[in-house]
Amino acid sequence: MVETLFEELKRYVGFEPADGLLLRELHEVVRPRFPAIADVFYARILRHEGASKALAGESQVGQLKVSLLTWMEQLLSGPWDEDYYQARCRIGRMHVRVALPQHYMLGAMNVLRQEFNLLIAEHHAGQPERLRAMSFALGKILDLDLAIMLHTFREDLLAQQARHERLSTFGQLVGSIGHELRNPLGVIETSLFILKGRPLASDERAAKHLARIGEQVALANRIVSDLLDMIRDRPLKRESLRLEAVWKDALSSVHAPAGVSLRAEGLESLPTLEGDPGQIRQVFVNLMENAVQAVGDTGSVRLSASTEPDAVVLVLEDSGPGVSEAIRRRMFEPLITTKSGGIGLGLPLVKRILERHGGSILYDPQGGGGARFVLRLALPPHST
Ligand code: HEM
Repeated sequence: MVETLFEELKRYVGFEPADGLLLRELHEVVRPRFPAIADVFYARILRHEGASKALAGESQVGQLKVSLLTWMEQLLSGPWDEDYYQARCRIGRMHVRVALPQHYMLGAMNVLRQEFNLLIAEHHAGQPERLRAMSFALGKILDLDLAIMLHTFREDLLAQQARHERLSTFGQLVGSIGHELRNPLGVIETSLFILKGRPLASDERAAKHLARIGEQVALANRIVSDLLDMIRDRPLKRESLRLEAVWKDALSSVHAPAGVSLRAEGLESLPTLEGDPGQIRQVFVNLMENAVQAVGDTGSVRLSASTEPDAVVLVLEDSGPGVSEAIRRRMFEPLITTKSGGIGLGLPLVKRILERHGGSILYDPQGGGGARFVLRLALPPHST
């Protein structure tokens, strides 16, 4: 049978069944001290300015301590099988997802090593052989856990690299294909305009098909523009920006079914911002088009606006199915799409435009089911 990665790692650190027995024995001894160890563990992280940044605040620590208790429980009681390995991989990926710098892992693991070793020494004082055997078994399982963490990190890094390579080739291709497509699309548009003025257009079916060609050419033009915008940043105009006017303008080019309501609240009382109205309009159009498509024939899309001391906050919510967990992590990356008619450039472009305005966007569902985006745009200094 083929050796799994976990078996290979166990062989590498020399983890034997005897080590498992020693760990289970250690488990009995140190179990009552797990909460105290978890306290030391998170106190160390919180004391360090870099490591503590990975936490969402002290409020998260309570929950994490509970997770660490379970982690310690499994660490010392096993079984150290494939399920153990998979569970550890999930924790590793979770750390990767919160962009935890991996160099903090070694220090964190060492805190655990030290705390456990202190307890081993306390319990086996006068039994040097036993003390050493237990400490070695502990060292092996902690090394295994570290190896798994580093492995998940490397996996993620390789996947990112592959994505970047894909994107750089993509960028070069897009530049030339985009330009080449502009001309034929322009010719089709002109010919269509001429055909629409001919008697042919009075034939109902022909007129329907002409309209359909027009829609599809417009769609193709949009895709080409998005592609070209993605690879070269259009210069940013800095003008005074009234979001209410930009929203209304954007609304005029979004086609929603009659059963879908598009509403905005609070835009009228926002202060004037600075930015590029054309590009912010595109932000609204892209987001609204996604929302309208997600909602289907009936539902709602709602934008609500508020002001914070240094920024305007816009929340766009829809009554669609929301974005799946699997897509959320990468939804702002190019070429990630769930739509049959899209190529996954709408959201990356939105993000890029907002960031170039010193703003941001995040996906922040609040259990309501539908999609929910939170956008921030900085207020110019004089408007506060
Ligand atoms: C090597 C030692 C570490 C162990 C054994 C460990 C263990 C864990 C466990 C068991 C979870 C919960 C997974 C779940 O909910 O299923 C977790 C999540 C987390 N850990 Fe660690 N951790 C370690 C190091 C660190 C360090 C050094 C930091 C920060 C500097 C950190 C920050 C976090 C955060 C922020 C989460 C929550 C992720 C989320 O829920 O989105 N961890 N960790």
